[in-house]
Amino acid sequence: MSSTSRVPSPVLKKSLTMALIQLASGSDKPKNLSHAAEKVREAAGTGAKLVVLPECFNSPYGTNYFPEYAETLLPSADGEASAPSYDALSAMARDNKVYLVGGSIPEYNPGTKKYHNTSLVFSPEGGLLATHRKVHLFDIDIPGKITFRESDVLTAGNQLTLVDLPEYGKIAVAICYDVRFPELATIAARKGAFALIYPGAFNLTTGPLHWQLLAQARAVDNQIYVAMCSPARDMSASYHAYGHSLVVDPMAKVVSEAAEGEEIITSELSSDKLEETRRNIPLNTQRRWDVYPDVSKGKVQFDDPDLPKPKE
Ligand SMILES: NC(=O)CC(=O)C(=O)O
Repeated sequence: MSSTSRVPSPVLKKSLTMALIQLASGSDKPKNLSHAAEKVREAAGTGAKLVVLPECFNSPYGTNYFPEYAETLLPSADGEASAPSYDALSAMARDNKVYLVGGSIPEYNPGTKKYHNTSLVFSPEGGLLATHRKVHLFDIDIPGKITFRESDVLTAGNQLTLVDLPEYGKIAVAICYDVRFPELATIAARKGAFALIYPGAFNLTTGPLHWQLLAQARAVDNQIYVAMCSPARDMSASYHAYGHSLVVDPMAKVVSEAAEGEEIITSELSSDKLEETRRNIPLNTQRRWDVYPDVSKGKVQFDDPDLPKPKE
């Protein structure tokens, strides 16, 4: 028996070239920012209109680094916000006339005295379109392999993030470990997102097993594009990022993939592929809401009032 209620299809109004920058970053923040600016210019030069940077692109990745590199996106009670990465990302978007998913940066909120792992999304005019704080913190313990506890320092965000790119449609932005939670992806897809964008930094234990698998799983379940953008691997750093930034299409085919080093990969996202996938495998008219509930119909938070807003 088919359900009669249809889930809206994701809308991609016209083809979109997306570039993922698998950036090599180090411990020098100003250098990381100017290097990112160079690479965004290079990515825009390929014709990309949506450019993505990796998780923690302006700092090394590790709980000990978050406080040292954190920026205040919200002004403190007695003064201004100090956010060189916000200003640099805004300029990269504006100077190159691209939508920019600015990877993520460690954020300090002076009001709550809490740290977050935060992604900022900018318009081609350089305006802030959205802020996503990592909702699921990376706390794992695989004995003898990797122990990581973001929650020792960070506080999780409280909202799902959909961003409207007016000429193209909606994307969802989340960060790394968020990809392991299918509900977030499914809700975003059912709210009309045509792509899920995850700045991320898997490692050499979980990366080979799960990175591509999770991207393909989120794509095949939701019949939308999935992009995962990693830092380049640096074996002299304390955290060894997996690399292999990739884009998966709505049929779950890997359409573009980086190796381990610094690299820019580009992909063409097409509405034809979205429509063809949904026509050929019509999951959206076959769901059984009489047997199980629609996760997107419960209470979903999209508007955490505590999030940084665009600077005046
Ligand atoms: N770094 C992360 O947030 C996630 C990760 O490495 C994993 O899930 O594995």
